[in-house]
Amino acid sequence: MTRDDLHTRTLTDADFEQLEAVLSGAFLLEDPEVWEINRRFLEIDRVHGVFDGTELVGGAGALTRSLTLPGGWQSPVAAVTWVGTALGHRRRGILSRLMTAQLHGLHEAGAEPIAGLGASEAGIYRRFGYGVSTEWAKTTVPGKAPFRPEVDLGGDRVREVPRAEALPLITALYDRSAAHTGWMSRSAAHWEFTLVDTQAMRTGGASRLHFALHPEGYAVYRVRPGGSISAPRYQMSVVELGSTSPVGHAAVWRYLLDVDWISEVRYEKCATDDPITSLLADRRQAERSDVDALWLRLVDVDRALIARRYSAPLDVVLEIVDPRCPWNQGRWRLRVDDEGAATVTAAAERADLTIGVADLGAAFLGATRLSTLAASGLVQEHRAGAVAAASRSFLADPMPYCAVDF
Ligand SMILES: CC(=O)SCCNC(=O)CCNC(=O)[C@H](O)C(C)(C)COP(=O)(O)OP(=O)(O)OC[C@H]1O[C@@H](n2cnc3c(N)ncnc32)[C@H](O)[C@@H]1OP(=O)(O)O
Repeated sequence: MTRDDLHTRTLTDADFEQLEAVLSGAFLLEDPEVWEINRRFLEIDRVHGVFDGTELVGGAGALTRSLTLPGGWQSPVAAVTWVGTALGHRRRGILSRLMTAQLHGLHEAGAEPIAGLGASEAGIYRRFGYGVSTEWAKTTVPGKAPFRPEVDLGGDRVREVPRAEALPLITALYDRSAAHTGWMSRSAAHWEFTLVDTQAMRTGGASRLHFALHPEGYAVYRVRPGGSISAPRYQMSVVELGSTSPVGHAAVWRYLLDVDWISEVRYEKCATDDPITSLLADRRQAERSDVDALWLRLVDVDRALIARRYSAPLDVVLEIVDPRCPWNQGRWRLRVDDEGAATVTAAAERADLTIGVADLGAAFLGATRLSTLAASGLVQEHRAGAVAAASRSFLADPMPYCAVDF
């Protein structure tokens, strides 16, 4: 077959088996239980597929989600998921076709003004206009690590709860954080996807998922055996830890750290400003390394930039570089009033700043500073003071955080 046999369309239920075969191969993941969940998790009519003749050779899904933006407003976001190209069809432009179809489709339909994803590899998505808008601090803390003596753990107990009982409590606690910038909505199937617990995941004696509940917090975790009978050294991996109060947060961490036999607690999706470091008596006991979490793409810059609130008044002309989405390319005047509300109009004036759309996506939630991007040469300033003013205005507090993977 030649390249000319390739064509792209959205899928239907009839394509599901082919999609499962392509993506199981692409993700090197042969687990039918996961695909049972994916039937509910994926919105099949929002999955684009590339066909080589009649053979599906690549797919990319979009989920209908809401994302909390600075100011507490929620925006629809297309949560891009399960992107893969069949083994044997790699580096022939399949992913490029999928990304183009998705972005153009969103724009033409006037659908979500922003798209988001979690990247399997950090080198892939910048070329498609995605930038890193939130990070996780992969954190490891030794078991039994003491807190500062004055840390308030409240009077409520943390208890282990069976999965079925825990799920509605966890989802309710999670939804109570919906005002936090970076919070993303999840469907029931999305919770199943996040808390997937198939037999294949319990290899090497790994436990089932445990659910630890506090009235103001929760943790989902798994333990893996290690050490010996006389010196057990189990490892705990936290899938998710959420809370609605500082006391709940501290109580849940304390509970996890105090489980006997645990040599260390690891939490990959830890917020970069998680209080654990300052709860510990010795902050160096928390080992952390930052990793990219939510990558954001402004599909329509004019609709996206007015959807959030800003931290300071601003009047700036942005030259936006976006060759993949030409409707964004060019100069836009962004004006922010005293209340932090924005207007965006196409501009004829000289630009104050030049910025690529991926870097605008990185700065959009207010976690990545425009001044930092400028220092790395990713934003060019044409009027003195424009970077500082825009950087201040884009900042968000508290630190944006997205716990969701997809
Ligand atoms: C949101 C998510 O689902 S993230 C998960 C992404 N999927 C996976 O990691 C599953 C395994 N990998 C795959 O299925 C494929 O290798 C994919 C999807 C990453 C790439 O698909 P391909 O069809 O081979 O990509 P395609 O040929 O369209 O390449 C487009 C561009 O991306 C680049 N690229 C592709 N894969 C990678 C990579 N892993 N790292 C860096 N660059 C990459 C190509 O070099 C090309 O660059 P160019 O525009 O400068 O020419």
